[in-house]
Amino acid sequence: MSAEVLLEVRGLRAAYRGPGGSVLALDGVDLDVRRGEIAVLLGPSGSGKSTLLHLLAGLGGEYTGSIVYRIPDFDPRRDVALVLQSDALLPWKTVEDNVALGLLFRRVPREEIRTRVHAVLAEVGLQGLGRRRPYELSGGQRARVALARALVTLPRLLLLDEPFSALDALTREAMQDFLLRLHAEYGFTALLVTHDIEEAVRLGDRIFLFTPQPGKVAHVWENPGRGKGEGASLAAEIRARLREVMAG
Ligand SMILES: Nc1ncnc2c1ncn2[C@@H]1O[C@H](COP(=O)(O)OP(=O)(O)OP(=O)(O)O)[C@@H](O)[C@H]1O
Repeated sequence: MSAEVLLEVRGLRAAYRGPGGSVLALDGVDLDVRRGEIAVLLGPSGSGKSTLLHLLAGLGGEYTGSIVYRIPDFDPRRDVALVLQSDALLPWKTVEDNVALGLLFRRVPREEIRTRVHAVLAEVGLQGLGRRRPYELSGGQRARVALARALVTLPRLLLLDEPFSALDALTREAMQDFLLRLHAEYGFTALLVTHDIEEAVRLGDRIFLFTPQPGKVAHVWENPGRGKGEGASLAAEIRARLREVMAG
């Protein structure tokens, strides 16, 4: 894998202002995401993981520090796709129309949209279900639609915010394997947020541990054994470090 840096984040600080005062969500985040890797952001609830992904996706929010995409011709509006925890499917639209959304925003011609949507639905094993509405699908199928909606735009960077957290354990494992297959096939770079240590070890080429609120990177692990069933000792090490971080 190339160690070329796709995304460089330096000294990122972000706060929310509300009637009760200001809440500091991120307190000086430094991290790099390398081209082609799956980077995992592991952190306790409220440590600012979602805030970071929203800023990286350019969805607004004030911050200081820097977010730099270091690849030539990289345009975050075109090249980044975000998959949310809640899957965020529009309930009144069919599966096909949900998957087509990103292409409509990018003003892709209708005939091309049809072709690409059908191809990606076949890719994620949902051929024949395109006319259904999201409420007519299982949790695992909905997660596949959410992935298809992101993949159909051929993102160079895929941001995943706890995409499988609503699934039962077996479906979740199947979706983790599925994501690894898609990653090998499409070659995108991914930054995945989770609070599940086993998921981090199973998916991450590198794992960034976040401190409790306000979030910053407390530790980084390389995970060369990813996908080879060698994650038990790394998971134990991460669990021990997480306990330390939680205890302050
Ligand atoms: N819109 C908002 N207004 C005010 N505070 C917010 C807002 N969104 C998040 N926060 C606060 O900012 C901090 C970081 O929240 P964020 O959702 O980014 O954390 P997270 O690590 O993704 O949490 P979780 O794992 O529970 O999803 C938390 O203390 C949260 O309460």
